[in-house]
Parts: sequence; structure tokens; C-alpha cells
Amino acid sequence: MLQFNRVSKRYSDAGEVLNDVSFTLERGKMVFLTGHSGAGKSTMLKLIALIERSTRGQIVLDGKNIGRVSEREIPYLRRKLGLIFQDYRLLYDRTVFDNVALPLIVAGYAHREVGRRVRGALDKVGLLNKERRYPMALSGGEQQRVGIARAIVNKPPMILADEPTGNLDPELSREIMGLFAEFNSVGVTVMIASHDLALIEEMGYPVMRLDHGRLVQGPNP
Ligand SMILES: Nc1ncnc2c1ncn2[C@@H]1O[C@H](COP(=O)(O)OP(=O)(O)OP(=O)(O)O)[C@@H](O)[C@H]1O
Repeated sequence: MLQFNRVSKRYSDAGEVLNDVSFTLERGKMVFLTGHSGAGKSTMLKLIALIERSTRGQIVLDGKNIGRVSEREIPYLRRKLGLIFQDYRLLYDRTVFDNVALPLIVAGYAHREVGRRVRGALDKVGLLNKERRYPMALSGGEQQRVGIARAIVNKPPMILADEPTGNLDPELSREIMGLFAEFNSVGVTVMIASHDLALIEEMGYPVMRLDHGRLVQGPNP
């Protein structure tokens, strides 16, 4: 599903933040990405989503060398990815329904299909009864569920989550990680950057570890 081949990333003002990283993540796997603050976790996810471009090396996503993808093709590539962030990144002047519908509207789905899919996604995250609420009227855990519903509404083959439980207490964190495990159990490839070593250990999935931009532990033991 995902292959890094000797990938490096340099920011002009921070130097090399990813250094010669290689690994293969098979389709249908779920992995945690760990490492100290500043190790390069977010940068790795940004390279996969083409939010940033690698400086060297090759990244292959779903059979496509993304280094060759033009700016114009990026939105199509991103549809293969469900992106989830620590700070939810919801639109606070739109309802839960409208937040989740957004990717489908951008992709040009017909009105009836939008309703069907949004309700399907909200059902999966347990928020079907809150579609008319605004995000401010939801708890942090519920807001993150909206973010997850929005990420999976167009059924991407892969989920990338960057510290998705960073703002949540342990119990809510466990519930959110449980949702990712459910998506993985139906075949979605999942990569989650997280600091929460206790929860990662409890979940029992393979762990990748970055240390100062180097991958010191890969996803395949
Ligand atoms: N857009 C950018 N421009 C310049 N430097 C950056 C940029 N983004 C990240 N960096 C630097 O790259 C390094 C790696 O950052 P990154 O966010 O990938 O680490 P991280 O492992 O996700 O850290 P954290 O756990 O604190 O989020 C840091 O030194 C950071 O300051």
C-alpha cells in the first residue's frame, strides 16, 4: 500500500528532518508511528499526503510514485487518504452533517448519495443522532469522531492520523483508537502518529519509531 525508498526531507530553516527512511507497509495493516517531539512524525505523514514534498527518495502510494504527481493531481491522490488531526480541524459555522458532507460535495457526489454516505459515516462513529448539531456543542471526543467520519466518508483505502487523541483523556483516547481498529478490521490500512506509549502497547499493533529523522524501528518485525 505504501513504500518509502530512501526518503529524506530537508526544511531550509530546520535542516534534515527525515533522513534516508525506507519501509514497506502492506495493504490492510495498522501501525503506530512513535518518536520524540520533533522526530519527524508529522513530516512523514505530510509527505504521504503531499502536504510537503520529499527532498530525496521515492514514495509509492497504492502503486503510484507520488513524487511524479503534479499539483493538479494532488486532490485526486488525497481521496485515497483519510486525514485526521489532533485539533480536529472542523468548520465551526457548519453542522456536523455539513462537515462530514464536505469531501463528497467537493468530489461532486449527487445530493441523495451525499445524504446516504454521510449518515453511513456518522453511524460508524456513533453520532447519527447529532447530525444537526454544531461542533461547539459537542465534547472533544465527539468532535474527533466528526473528524473521523469526514475522513472515512468517501471510503479511502488508507487512514493517516496525526496525534488523533492528543487532546483527549485516556478513556476517550481508547474509544477513538478502537474506532481505528474497527476500520482496520474491514481492510483499511491505518497509520497513527502518537505519543501515547501506554495506549499503543495496550492496542498491540506494530510500532514504527523515528529518532531524529531516522527510522530506527520499521513496521515489519
Ligand atoms: N514547515 C516547516 N518548516 C521548517 N521546519 C519544520 C516545518 N515543519 C516541521 N519542521 C521541523 O521539522 C522537525 C520535525 O518536525 P515534525 O513536526 O515532523 O516532528 P514530530 O515528530 O511530528 O513532532 P511532535 O511530536 O512534536 O509533533 C522539527 O524540528 C520541526 O521544527
